[in-house]
Amino acid sequence: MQSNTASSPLLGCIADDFTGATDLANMLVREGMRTVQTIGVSATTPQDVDAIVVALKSRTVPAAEAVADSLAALSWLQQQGCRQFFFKYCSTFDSTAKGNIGPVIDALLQALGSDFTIACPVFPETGRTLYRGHLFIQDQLLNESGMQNHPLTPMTDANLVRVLQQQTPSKVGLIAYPAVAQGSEKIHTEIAGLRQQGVRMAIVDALENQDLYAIGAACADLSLVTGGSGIALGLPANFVKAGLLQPGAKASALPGVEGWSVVLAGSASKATNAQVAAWMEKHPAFRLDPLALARGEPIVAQALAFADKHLEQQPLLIYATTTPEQVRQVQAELGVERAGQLIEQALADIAVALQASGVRRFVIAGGETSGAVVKALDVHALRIGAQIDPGVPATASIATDGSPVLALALKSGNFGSVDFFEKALRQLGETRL
Ligand SMILES: Nc1ncnc2c1ncn2[C@@H]1O[C@H](COP(=O)(O)OP(=O)(O)O)[C@@H](O)[C@H]1O
Ligand SMILES: O=C(O)[C@@H](O)C(=O)COP(=O)(O)O
Repeated sequence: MQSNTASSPLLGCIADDFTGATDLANMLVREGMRTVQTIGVSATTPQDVDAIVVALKSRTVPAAEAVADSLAALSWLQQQGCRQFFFKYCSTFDSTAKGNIGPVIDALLQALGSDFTIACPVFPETGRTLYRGHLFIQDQLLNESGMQNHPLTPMTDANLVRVLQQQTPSKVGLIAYPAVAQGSEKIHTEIAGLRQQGVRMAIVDALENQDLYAIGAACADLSLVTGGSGIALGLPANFVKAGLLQPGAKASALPGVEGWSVVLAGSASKATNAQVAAWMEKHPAFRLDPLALARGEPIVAQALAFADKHLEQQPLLIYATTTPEQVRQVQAELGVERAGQLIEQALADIAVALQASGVRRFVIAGGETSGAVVKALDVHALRIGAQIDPGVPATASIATDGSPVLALALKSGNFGSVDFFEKALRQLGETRL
């Protein structure tokens, strides 16, 4: 196994949701950094790692809470000896009206005594590109991509300079594509210029992975880098160049698990809707009705009875996924927060009961959903394995106090091919598909 030449981890990362954290960890593993993801700040010190990703559930909480959680994570990562820090948010820049991207960046900069960072959500492999400050999802502007209908963080403006500026009193700038295309030296010069103008955070355009490598190289001396997972591609090379990391490592192998398999879907994204539909053509599935949950009907018990009937024969899906129109109807009746929480809690309760029944492979769709389920399963840390689809690696829980190892795939709502659920279960070791 490859090792870094420093005795402590090099890169300390804070991710604002759980699937985002595994997405970032996937990139770091691909670029040769042994990576462990902890669920919140860990009580134990991860061993044999080059990068640590602390997964928070801070994307949609009140801004003050997101700031406090992020600062606690930073302080713990500093104690672990990390030398550079990374704040990971969504490649679709998911935020609420009050943040939390701007307030968290401000707080991290202040805690690190730093005056500048970049903000770059670009992830070309999943179609997220940024031009003149405008975020595109494939061929569409962010606000026409379906993200305007997100249940918790509707994104109605594709101009990220404007979106970020609304979240912070700090001056927001832009490093536009013509400069980025000239490579890392030019980007470095732009950063110096913006710093002189008092800009504290700059949105950075990028269209391809090679732009991300150039931006990464230009950020070698920043204490804090922020963005989607794509921008992390360029950071490991800086440690190699500094003689702190040996190049050419392979993703670590994950332990095998024995047990049943389920898919839990709490995302209402376009991609998850298509994946749920594809799964239902061939395999059993149980739909959670949020209104019935709200009426106090025994939906969780019904889902478990359904699971009980199928688990021994084949994997099954339990889902709340539905169309934007139906999500809006449910939210109008229950309120956005209550609807989300009811479903997240139901899926978390179901996961705990299924684990007790012998389920060891979980594919979970949705960032908030993954956060709720993984916390309920009492998973504290994940070792990151090979990529299943862009943005989603296979992972295995790092077992403490004799608890069983779980094989997990935490899928961002937007990610994955149409047959992702089957593909992920196979990669986690399920042979009955
Ligand atoms: N049918 C539904 N009605 C209302 N809210 C829903 C429904 N299905 C899912 N949700 C909620 O929508 C949110 C989706 O967020 P998340 O899990 O992060 O998915 P994504 O990764 O697509 O953003 C969750 O809080 C979930 O509980
Ligand atoms: O950067 C991304 O797109 C993902 O890693 C991510 O954070 C997605 O969030 P969810 O769609 O809420 O899972």
